[in-house]
Amino acid sequence: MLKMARPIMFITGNKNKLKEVNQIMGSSFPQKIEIQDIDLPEYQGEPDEVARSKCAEAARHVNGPVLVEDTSLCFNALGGMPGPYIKWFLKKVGPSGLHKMLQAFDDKSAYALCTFAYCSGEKDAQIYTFEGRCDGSIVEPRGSTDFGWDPIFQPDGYTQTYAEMDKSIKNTISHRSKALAALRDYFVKSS
Ligand SMILES: O=c1nc[nH]c2c1ncn2[C@H]1C[C@H](O)[C@@H](COP(=O)(O)OP(=O)(O)OP(=O)(O)O)O1
Ligand SMILES: [Mg+2]
Repeated sequence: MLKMARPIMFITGNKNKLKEVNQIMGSSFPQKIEIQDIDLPEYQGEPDEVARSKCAEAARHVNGPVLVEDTSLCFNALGGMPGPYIKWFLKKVGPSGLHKMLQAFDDKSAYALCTFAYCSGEKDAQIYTFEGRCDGSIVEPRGSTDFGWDPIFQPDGYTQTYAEMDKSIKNTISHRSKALAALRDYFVKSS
C-alpha cells in the first residue's frame, strides 16, 4: 500500500525565515511543508544543541513530523559569540551596536550559521540536524532594514551586504540555502 507522507510542520515565529525557505525551496522539496507559529523555549549551548532542544520542544507540541531552524551569527574575534544568542543582542543594541562591538578588534570576520533540526515524530525517533554556513565580515549597516542583521553582514567575495544584494543572490549563497540543500538531500534520499 502506498504510504502518504504527512506534511512536515515547520515551527517558527519568524516570517522572513519562512519567506526565504519558500523562495529557496520553491517546488523542489519532496514533502509538503506547513507552518505553525509557536514561541518555543530556546536553551543555551552550542548551535547544534540549541536546534536539537528546540526540535524536541516542537515535537512535544505537534503530533507528527516537525522541523525547526535556529540561526547564529558568530564573530571570530569573540570566539563565536553572540552565536545562538544573536537575537537578543540584536534586540538590545541593534545592527549598528553589533558592528560597534567589534571596534576594539582588528578581526571583523564572522560567519552566519543556520541549523535545521528535523524529527519524524514517531516513537523514539532521532533528531537530525542540517547545517549551512556562510563566511563573511561585519561592516557598518548598509541596505534594507527588513531582516535582522542582514545590513551588517557582508559575505566573503561580495561588496554588498546581505541587505543590499538582490534576494535571489542572498538565497543562492546564504547559510540558510546551504542548510536547506542538505535537508533536501536527506529527504530526496529517504523518499
Ligand atoms: O538570514 C538572516 N538574516 C538576518 N537576520 C536573521 C537571519 N536569520 C535569522 N535572523 C535573525 C532573526 C533572529 O533575531 C536571530 C536568530 O534567532 P532565531 O531564534 O533563529 O530566530 P527567531 O526567534 O526569529 O525565529 P524562530 O521562531 O524560528 O526561532 O537572527
Ligand atoms: Mg527563536
